[in-house]
Amino acid sequence: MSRLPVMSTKRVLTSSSSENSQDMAPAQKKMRKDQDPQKPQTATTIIGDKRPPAAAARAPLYRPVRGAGAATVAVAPSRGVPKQVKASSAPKAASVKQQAVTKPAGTGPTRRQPWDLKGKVSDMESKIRTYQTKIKSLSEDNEVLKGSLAQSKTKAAELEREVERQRRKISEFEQEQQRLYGVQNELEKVSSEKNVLQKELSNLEQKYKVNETLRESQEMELQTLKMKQSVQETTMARLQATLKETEEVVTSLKETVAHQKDELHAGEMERRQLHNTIQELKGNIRVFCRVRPLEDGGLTKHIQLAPSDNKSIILAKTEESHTGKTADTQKNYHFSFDRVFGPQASQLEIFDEISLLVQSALDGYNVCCFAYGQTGSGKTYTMEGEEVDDTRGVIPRAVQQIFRAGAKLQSQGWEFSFTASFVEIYNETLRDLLYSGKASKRPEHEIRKAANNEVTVTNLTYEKVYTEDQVLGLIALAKENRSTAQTALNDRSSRSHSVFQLQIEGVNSGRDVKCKSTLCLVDLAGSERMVKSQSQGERFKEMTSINSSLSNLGIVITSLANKESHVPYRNTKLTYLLQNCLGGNSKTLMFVNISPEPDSFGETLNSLRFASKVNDCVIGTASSNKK
Ligand SMILES: Nc1ncnc2c1ncn2[C@@H]1O[C@H](COP(=O)(O)OP(=O)(O)OP(=O)(O)O)[C@@H](O)[C@H]1O
Repeated sequence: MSRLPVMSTKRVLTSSSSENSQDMAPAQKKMRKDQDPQKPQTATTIIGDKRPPAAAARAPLYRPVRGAGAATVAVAPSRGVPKQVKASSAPKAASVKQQAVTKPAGTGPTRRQPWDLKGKVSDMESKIRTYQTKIKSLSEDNEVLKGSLAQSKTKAAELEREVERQRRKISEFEQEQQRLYGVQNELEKVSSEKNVLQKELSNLEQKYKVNETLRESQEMELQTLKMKQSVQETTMARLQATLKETEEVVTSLKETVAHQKDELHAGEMERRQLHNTIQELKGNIRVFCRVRPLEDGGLTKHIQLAPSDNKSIILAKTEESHTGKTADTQKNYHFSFDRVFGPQASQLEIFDEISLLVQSALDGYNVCCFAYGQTGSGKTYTMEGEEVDDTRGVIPRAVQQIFRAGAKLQSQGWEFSFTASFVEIYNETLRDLLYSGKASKRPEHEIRKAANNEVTVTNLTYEKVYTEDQVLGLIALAKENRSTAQTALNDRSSRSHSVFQLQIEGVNSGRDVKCKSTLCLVDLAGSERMVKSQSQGERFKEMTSINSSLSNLGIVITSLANKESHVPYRNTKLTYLLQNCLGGNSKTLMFVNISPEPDSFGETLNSLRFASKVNDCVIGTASSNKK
């Protein structure tokens, strides 16, 4: 028996080590069983990490990872080695096992006696050996762990590369995903566009259907139109043939028209000649007698008109027997004129007779028409008439005829221009009846005769007129001017002559023909003779003037009729003014107006005698003022 005491404490230590070793062994085993030491849990954790790649990327690469049931493994180099040694449980377990084998089972730690130095040394040596074994075992473990660490590092590097690769892949996937998002958006857009297009397509299809229907109907229409066109082409061909024929006809008609125009012109000239011949045959001075009706429209016994003829008038006067023993004697004065108009004759009938002379004026002959007779015998009524259509007198009717005939002759190439003047002669003084200025500035007038024998009046209004209405306006103005003077001097119009003149100029430029003439329409002053003893002052002067001009008118007409070398035109203003209208180159018509009242018998007789004298005159052949 050894005196060396057995140290119980060692046993405890060993036992605890053994226990630890025993405790550790199943854990170690479990770890080996559960875990492949070649595949550290960290790699699995990283690969299997469900965190998003970005979070995983942010995690520290060398973070300590706790394996299932294993000791903590620190891969950080600064803290690694001592902890690894402590953590490595496998070699430690092995050495504890060995120790347990060297000691008898069921024996506790032996305590050495203080004197048992040998035993203590032996224990110490045993301890040293145990430690050496432990160190060796730990070194081996360390080596294993180093290898494992190197493997782990390699694995970690691989894993990092893998992670990097996976990240790149993820980034690529993300890019792809983004691209796919874009594609998806694009797809959605395309899809909505597709919907729109589909709707449009559907609309277009409907439209197409409608158009198709329309096209079909139009095709039918086209067919109809083609048929019509064909018919029309046939008609056209026919019409063209007709047109050609018509053109030929038109050409020949144009020639005919030109020929007929020539003939028409020749006819017009011939008509003028014949017309003039008729007028000459009727006499270049003609006298018409017009009897004014009584107020009741009838006629007195002393004026007798032959019912069968309209050219003679008998003025009958019953003379009482001076002795009373014999029966009363009736003295008849017979007069005959170119026409005698009774009291019932209308203004139209009167004008019909002188319209031929008015036509002569348009043909280029000077025409003078004047009314002679005592005051109140109807001179103004005959020349001017009243404003109602039926009662219009010679002047407005002549103006109307001139303008209408002038317009008609335009078709034969004639262009006419007209100039109007209206003058009053009172007491041998001329007064412009178309004057419209201030009365105080009324100019004086003189009659002038130009080298070409044209008679003009100085300062007189010569108004260019273009329409009938314009002339009627001037006549109205003249009437107004006369009535103003009338108010100033009672009954003045009866004691003045009024002369309306219309100068006519015609040009047929195509045929180089011109004509110029004057139409004079004169309302003479009252022809009644006054008893000399009753005439005094102004009235006497007036009477003398009137008598002078009227008797001079007779003298001029007689001189012309007798073809005297000297015709005393200049004796009075009236004859001087009417010179060209009375001369050889003119046609003259005198109305002798008579009053039917018995007390006008004397004046009527005088008027008829004067007119009869004029009627006996034959003024030389008139020639048209052609150029
Ligand atoms: N043929 C006729 N038919 C109806 N009435 C007429 C006719 N002639 C004249 N008279 C009327 O007789 C009156 C006098 O006529 P008018 O004034 O024309 O005479 P006159 O000769 O011109 O007179 P004066 O010399 O004073 O101007 C007027 O009222 C007019 O209307």
